[in-house]
Amino acid sequence: MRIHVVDHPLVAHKLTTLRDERTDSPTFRRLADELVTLLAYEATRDVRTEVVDIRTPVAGTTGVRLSRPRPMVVPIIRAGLGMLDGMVRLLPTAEVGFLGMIRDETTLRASTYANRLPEDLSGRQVYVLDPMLATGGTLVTAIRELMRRGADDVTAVCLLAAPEGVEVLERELAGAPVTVVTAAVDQRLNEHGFIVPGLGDAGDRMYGAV
Ligand SMILES: O=P(O)(O)OC[C@H]1O[C@H](OP(=O)(O)OP(=O)(O)O)[C@H](O)[C@@H]1O
Ligand SMILES: O=c1cc[nH]c(=O)[nH]1
Ligand SMILES: [Mg+2]
Repeated sequence: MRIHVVDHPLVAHKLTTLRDERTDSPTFRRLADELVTLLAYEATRDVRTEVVDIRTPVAGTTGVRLSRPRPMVVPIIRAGLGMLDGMVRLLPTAEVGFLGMIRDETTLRASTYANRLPEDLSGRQVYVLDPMLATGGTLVTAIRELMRRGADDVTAVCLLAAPEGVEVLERELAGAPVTVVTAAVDQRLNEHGFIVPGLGDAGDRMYGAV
């Protein structure tokens, strides 16, 4: 597994406001959207392309376009939904599949309550969207499911990661073609499995505590 921490002043600026407890939901959603577009730029660096011949009004030339099959984007509901628009802005032709997952607040174990993915993901590049990589349980489960269906290249785009979660992914997905792109790796997890300093509960901050 590879991890790429995006080091850019605009990313750091937006992340700081996102973390701030005074940031309200509409602003949080807007910033998450903007941040994802910046992360997506890095996350799609290895998106598969093919060479094409075209004509400009002046001359013939060669260029590139995204190759088939189209990339797949998979937001992890709820909080990952807040990253979807920002991602497909850069990849407008991507297909979108959905996974609904929730982490038990006591055991911190992740479970899946919704799954709307193509049965066959053979040969597909997949971009998983989940703002928080905390214990890593959610992403390990999600990525295993994508690979079980044949995905051969998975990039997880996360706003924040904890070192503990990165370690779990490295161990559980050792040798797998997986990349994590994130704005920061924070200090640690607290006793409730929250990232410190983090930004709190991403889903609650986007959509309210339900
Ligand atoms: O790395 P982990 O320890 O598995 O935790 C990360 C998960 O926790 C949060 O989801 P949550 O269960 O709060 O659901 P929500 O998005 O509906 O709020 C977050 O959005 C991630 O999906
Ligand atoms: O800090 C955390 C950890 C898991 N999920 C969140 O939304 N925030
Ligand atoms: Mg939540």
